[in-house]
Formats: sequence, structure tokens, C-alpha cells
Amino acid sequence: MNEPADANGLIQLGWQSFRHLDTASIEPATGINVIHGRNAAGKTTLLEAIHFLARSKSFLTHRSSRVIQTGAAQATVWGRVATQRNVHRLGVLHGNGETRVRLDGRDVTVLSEAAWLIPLQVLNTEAQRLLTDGPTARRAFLNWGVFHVEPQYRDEWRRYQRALRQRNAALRQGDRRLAAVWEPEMAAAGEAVDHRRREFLDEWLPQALTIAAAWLPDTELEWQFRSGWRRGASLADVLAEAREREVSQGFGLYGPHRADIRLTADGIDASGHLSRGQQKLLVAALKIALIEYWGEGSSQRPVLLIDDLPAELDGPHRIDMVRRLERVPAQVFMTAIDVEQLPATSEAMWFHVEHGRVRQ
Ligand SMILES: Nc1ncnc2c1ncn2[C@@H]1O[C@H](COP(=O)(O)OP(=O)(O)OP(=O)(O)O)[C@@H](O)[C@H]1O
Repeated sequence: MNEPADANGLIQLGWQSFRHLDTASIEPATGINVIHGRNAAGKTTLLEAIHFLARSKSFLTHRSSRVIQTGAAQATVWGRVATQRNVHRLGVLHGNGETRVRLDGRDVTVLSEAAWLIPLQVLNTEAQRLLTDGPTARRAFLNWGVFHVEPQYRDEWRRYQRALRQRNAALRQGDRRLAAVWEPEMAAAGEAVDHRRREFLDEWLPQALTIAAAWLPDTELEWQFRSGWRRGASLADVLAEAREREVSQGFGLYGPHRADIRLTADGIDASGHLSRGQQKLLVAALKIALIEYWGEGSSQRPVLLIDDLPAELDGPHRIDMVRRLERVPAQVFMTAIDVEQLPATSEAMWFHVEHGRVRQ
């Protein structure tokens, strides 16, 4: 650890043998960074490198070996991350089928320790699956959001999942007595998880929809949260009532593992009603509001990666989006093929990428 830096965030980023990027290091702005260049220049790869550093994995592939440059043995990304108190050195290396994370000179085994240092969100075409896919993606997003505001949440969620697994195993064996033994633990942890989720959602979603409403003024946006069990009933009662039916199913049908968030536009499911561009704006609003919520009282500066910001947006919406991003308490990295597609941003730092070479 070093002395505190003037500004929070990723103040230096370097890489070696990471896909087709030439070995280099850059000193990004802690506000907006624009990465531009032609197709296949390496813009998305640069975002991927930041993701790799923050989360020890890619957002493009589950197979980390793919990030290793053709012909190289390992890929490395490293960075210096300034928080309010210190400057941390973080490094992620992938080679020989394993990923190693180093934080301030020591190996990190619990990856969330490193993930905690750089709260990160990605806005790309995949991110729109938050609206179009099933509830699993939304629950993962919700869990990640709550975890960054309430670190104890992870333990409660793990406790719940453990009890759920044990009860499911008992249900599959038809062992009603053992299933009942796990119910008080499952209900206690489940209610705690639900409580934290609701507190978080009540703050986050109204703010997200306010941001989105400014971009989609003619659309009425609403949200609803489904806990995963009957409203108003205690989870313990619901589990006891459902036990017999669940034995025949072989797994638990109720609880926070079945939760979902429903977003509607003019009363219709948002994914079915909104255009691609409108969906992009809504997802951007969800992520910006999350980042603003994280930013409050946190010593870590969140990072927002936006791949091809101009795509699918008309001129006025591009301007609105960039103006909004200028006020977000986050470090933003956005890519664009052509700088002409973006409005002038006074504070931004510009990086040009050509054939894998990044120039500041
Ligand atoms: N492991 C690797 N080793 C070497 N080159 C790679 C590797 N993986 C991908 N590439 C190359 O990286 C290029 C893609 O880079 P990237 O996706 O960052 O481009 P981009 O600038 O975002 O382009 P676009 O604007 O088209 O999205 C491809 O030409 C691909 O062949």
C-alpha cells in the first residue's frame, strides 16, 4: 500500500499478452475516459482488461484462456487503485489453466476481496439481457448490488443457500422430518435476505426510473418486486404448508431464490414493449442509479464500462447520456468507433486504439 492519491479510482492500468493488445500502461482519468478506434482495433479488449482486473474474469468469455495472446503462455493485467485511504496494487494473471490474483504483494484466495476494491458495472449488448432474460440475471444483479452496500448480505445469502440445499436434498429423499429441521434456518436467513433486498430496491429502483423517465418521457415505467413467496405470509409458514407438495417436486418452490423484479413500460413487460435503444437507456439508468447508490458513503470509486455507447442511440439521446455520465460519481470507460458520434466532453481523457496499440 502507498500514500493516498489525489483522486479515487483506477489511476494506472497495465497489461501484458492480453489478447492482441501491445504491452503498455495508461493513466486514465478518474472521470470519463473515451476509447475510440476502428473495428477490431482493441477497444472492447481494453474494457475486458479492466473487467479482468476487477473481477478476475472476462465479460466476453467463460474461458479465461481466450484472453491469452496467441502464442503467449500467460496474460497479465495490473493496476493501481486509489481509495480514500490508500493506493492498492492489484494484479491478475492467467496462465496454465489458473487465475492468480495479487493484492498489495500477497496472493488473494477470496476473489470478492479484490472485487470489493473496484465496484464495477458493464453496459453492453449483453447487459440488456437483464430485461430480456429470465429472473436469474436479475437476481444476480440484485445480489451484487446489495452486496456492495451491505457486506453482511453475502453471509446471509450463503446461509440461506446452504439451508435451501440441505432442505432440497431432504425433499428429494422424501424425508419430511429432515426437511422440516432445515426450515427455521432457511426462513430466518430468507427473511433477512428479503429484508435487505427490499431496503435496497426501495432506494435504487425509484432513482433508476427517475433517470430513465428523463430519457423516455412518453413512457410510464413501473417496477414490482416479487419476494419468491406469498405476500404478507411468513416464509416459515409457507415452507411448512408447501412441504408435502415439494416432496413430490423434489425441490423448494418458495423463497428468495425464486425472487424477481418486474419492470413494465406502459403496463407491459419492458422487454416486450421497448425498442432496443429504449432498452439500452433503461438498463443504463438501472446501472447509473446503482453506481450512484454505491457511491454514497463508499471509499471506493465505482467503475462503469460502456461498450459502443453511440450504438442504437439517436443524437439527442447520446448527448443526454454523456451529460448524465459527466455527473455520475464513477470512473467511466466508454468506447466508440468514431469520436464524431459523441458530444464534446470537456473533462474526458481520450485514448485512440489502433491494431492493439493504445495511445493516450
Ligand atoms: N487471444 C487473442 N490473441 C490475439 N488476438 C486476439 C485474441 N483474442 C482476440 N483477438 C483479436 O482482437 C480483435 C478484436 O478486438 P476488439 O473486440 O477489442 O475490437 P473492437 O475495437 O472493440 O472492435 P469493434 O468496434 O469491431 O467492436 C480481433 O481482431 C481478434 O482477432
